[in-house]
Amino acid sequence: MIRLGRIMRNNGSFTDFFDKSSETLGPICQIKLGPFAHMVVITDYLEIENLLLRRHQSLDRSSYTVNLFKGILPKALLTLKTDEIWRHHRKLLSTTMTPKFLRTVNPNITRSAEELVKLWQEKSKLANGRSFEAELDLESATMDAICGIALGENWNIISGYTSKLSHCTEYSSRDAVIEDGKRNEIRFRLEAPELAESVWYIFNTVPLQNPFPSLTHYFISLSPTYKKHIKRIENFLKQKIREARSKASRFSPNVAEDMANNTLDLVIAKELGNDHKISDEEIKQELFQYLLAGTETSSTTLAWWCKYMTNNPSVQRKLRDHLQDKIPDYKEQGLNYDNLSPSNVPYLEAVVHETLRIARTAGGYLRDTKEDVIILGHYIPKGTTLAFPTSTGYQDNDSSYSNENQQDNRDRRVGYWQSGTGHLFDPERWLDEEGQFNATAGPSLPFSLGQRRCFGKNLALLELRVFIAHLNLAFFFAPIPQNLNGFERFDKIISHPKDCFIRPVSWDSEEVNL
Ligand code: HEM
Repeated sequence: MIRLGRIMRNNGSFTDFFDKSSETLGPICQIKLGPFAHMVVITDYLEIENLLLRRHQSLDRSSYTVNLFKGILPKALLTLKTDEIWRHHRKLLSTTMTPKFLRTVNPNITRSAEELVKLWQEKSKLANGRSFEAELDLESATMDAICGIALGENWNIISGYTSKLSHCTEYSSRDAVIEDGKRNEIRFRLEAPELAESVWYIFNTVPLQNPFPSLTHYFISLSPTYKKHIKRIENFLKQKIREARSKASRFSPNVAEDMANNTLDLVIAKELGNDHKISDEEIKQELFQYLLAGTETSSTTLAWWCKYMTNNPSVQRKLRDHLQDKIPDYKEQGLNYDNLSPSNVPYLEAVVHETLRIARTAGGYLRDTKEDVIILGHYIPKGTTLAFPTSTGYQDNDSSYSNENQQDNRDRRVGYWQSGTGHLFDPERWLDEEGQFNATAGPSLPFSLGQRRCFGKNLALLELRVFIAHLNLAFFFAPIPQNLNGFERFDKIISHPKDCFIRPVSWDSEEVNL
């Protein structure tokens, strides 16, 4: 309690607390969150794996997570307990994560990544060697991609920014969009379309670190501003669902399914041939969840990637050489689902997984115990909240490793990280002796495990591959001043870098070889 309070007061994050607890409090510890709330934190990798994969019947989605999000998502995967409705939603949506469907929707990601490259080329020109913030651009680019994937409609947020910048050649119009920041960085004043602003507004009303999230959200939802934004989103989603139903009704279920090139069309098509229906309200929530769960998670991971690239020039160079070597015709053929596969470009996959491992974008995940259980020899009563940090393997102390007294080491699914290296950014750790990507090289659980693991894992990995490959081939992330280069974090729904400044330059620049 004292430790958590102290870390939070010093502007630390929950993820910082998890790191500290795995380092100093051992594989299992209990923390008090307030006079009535406590939680049990488990940092032993093997025990987490065991609980999530083999003992999941004793656990369920935590009421804390449900209460946190149910104001904006009362009946979606994230907030449903593991019941028949959850199973039905998950089954209906599962086809959207298959390789076939991901190949179909991949052009949405490629297009957004290409637009982001154009925006950063424009910004770099205007910044004239100074740094600028990257996170909002990344959030906008992943929003463009996810809207295309989920709804078949791109809001063109990034191309809107670029077009505004490319028109500001006159000094007077430059002053309207460009200003000097307090730390000698360049700031751009750009506006996103109303719908995107509304989605971000609603996300920001999730009452984090609040002892009574449902009640707090209820009062927030009474404000006229909240009502204006939520109405705008609801009207838009209802209209899209009406259009999708009308389109699908003209075809047989099989034809509608074959034609579907976005999540909404696919869900409606699958439902046509299914006796168990899903209501418009439920579809609306699942789509909104795509915008919530699928954008900030990926964009924040990309923000951490930019920071790690800026500080690891040799990794940038190696990644670029690798991509050019393995996909020599990428300028003609483009980068796609197949040529960016882990077997074709293992070093890219290693960079993606190393970024996820060390970024710990989703700081942790929670479960409630459905019955009394024994964990690592401790009695845990029914109704206790368990917290599993994604930092497992980040702090490479004893508790991140197999503890032979606790678990039979022969069952171990993954390898070990070399002692003393867990906190280092080192993609090589994911490669085997032949240079192939090894997904089980060591402990890392950015998407969690088991039944309630991240639903969007395959899509998230694809997004990261496509964005990282495009950005790496287009830019060298040049060094930035030390006062902009901190690695402190803060938690919103997920764990963000406090600063994400970049200075992308072309690979022809003299700075590349300095
Ligand atoms: C880098 C990107 C991402 C990370 C690190 C991430 C991480 C996570 C984590 C840790 C969980 C909690 C799992 C648990 O409680 O065991 C989760 C749940 C979830 N994620 Fe992701 N996620 C990412 C991207 C996405 C994307 C692109 C989608 C797309 C739709 C998505 C949809 C979901 C959903 C629906 C759940 C709830 C699943 C359920 O309870 O059945 N996520 N994610």
